[in-house]
Amino acid sequence: MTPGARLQAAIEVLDQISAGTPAEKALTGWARRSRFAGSKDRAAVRDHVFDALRCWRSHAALGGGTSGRARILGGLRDQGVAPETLFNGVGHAPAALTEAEQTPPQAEMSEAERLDIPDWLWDAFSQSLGPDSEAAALALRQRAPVHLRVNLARTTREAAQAALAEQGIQTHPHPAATTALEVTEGARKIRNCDAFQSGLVELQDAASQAVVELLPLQDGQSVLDYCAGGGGKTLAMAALADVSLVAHDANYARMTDLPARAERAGAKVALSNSHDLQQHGPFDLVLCDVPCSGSGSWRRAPDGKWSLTQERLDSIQTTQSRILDQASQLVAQGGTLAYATCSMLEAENMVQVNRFLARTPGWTLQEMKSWKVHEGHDGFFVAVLTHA
Ligand SMILES: C[S@@+](CC[C@H](N)C(=O)[O-])C[C@H]1O[C@@H](n2cnc3c(N)ncnc32)[C@H](O)[C@@H]1O
Repeated sequence: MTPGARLQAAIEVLDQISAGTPAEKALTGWARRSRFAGSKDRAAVRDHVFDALRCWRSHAALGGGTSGRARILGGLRDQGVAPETLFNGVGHAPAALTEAEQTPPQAEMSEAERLDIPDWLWDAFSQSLGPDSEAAALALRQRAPVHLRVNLARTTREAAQAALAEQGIQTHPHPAATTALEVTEGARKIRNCDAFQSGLVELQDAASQAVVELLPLQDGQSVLDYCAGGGGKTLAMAALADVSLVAHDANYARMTDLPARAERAGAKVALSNSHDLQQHGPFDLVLCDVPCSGSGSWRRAPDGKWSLTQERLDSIQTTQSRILDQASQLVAQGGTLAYATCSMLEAENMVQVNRFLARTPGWTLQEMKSWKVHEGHDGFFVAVLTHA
């Protein structure tokens, strides 16, 4: 496909997304209908679509409308690319610019529009991030870097780098965590490379790894990953200490791939449903990587930025409090409760922790840390609490 034809495909996918089709479904549907498209074409169309989703408001404003065509036009203007070089109607490229489209809109954007944050959220976002608001919002408009976690139970960071380089994947150490590598070349080869297939490395954001590194893990502990999901943090914990690990998720099906991933990584993890959880405990350490707005990882899942509503955020916060209350009861006397989110909103972070401390006697905050999305990884928060 020509560069113009890829843009036209992205325009069509964006129109479906605007009409209510989820982004992944719209992309898969396009790929099925477009057998002529090779893997590079599919990757390029996906990149265009996700770039537009990250910058949904500002690109619409720059393109003078809310159609897929206007958003792609706005995106080219944002990148400083002359739109008429690609909107030329040649082959399958978008039709040439109309007279109206040739003049960029003159209206000034509001701050939230320019920074691609929903209006209703702007106050909470800027109050949570203070002087970092603009940098964080701008980072959310960019593509996320690709990070790997080196499985230290199997190899060293240097040896993993060498194994990856042999297969054309270049990396450098990421400062956020001793296990983290940033991929600088060859990211699309990762899932098929030997180092990944044999469990030497896993795909995981550096801040996610840093959260696990901050936990007071020690050999011999019993550990519960209360919101394990696919098990990213479960496996990161298994690699750092010789612990007895139980993974739980309210949606048991989310852990479907965990046994295979654990086997690849050489880790032992028992899965538990909510009903049987009590009999595995109490635990020396319980990690609650709770469901959240995802605001720290919106550049990976940008549709989440636009589908979040105040009602949804309120409901997420209720779930977070309930998880803290339930999970804290599974911690052994003298044990540790860790509360983590991939959010940068105070309402989901310190506010939740302070409310838990106020309503639950016996707990003390030992440590808390946040990672900001403009520091080269996802935005994350963790609070480590101990029980007297
Ligand atoms: C942020 S994700 C976990 C990601 C995972 N820890 C990782 O590192 O890959 C949050 C998970 O919490 C689960 N969840 C939602 N409500 C829950 C609840 N009340 N109790 C336990 N898990 C819950 C969701 O199904 C989801 O898989």
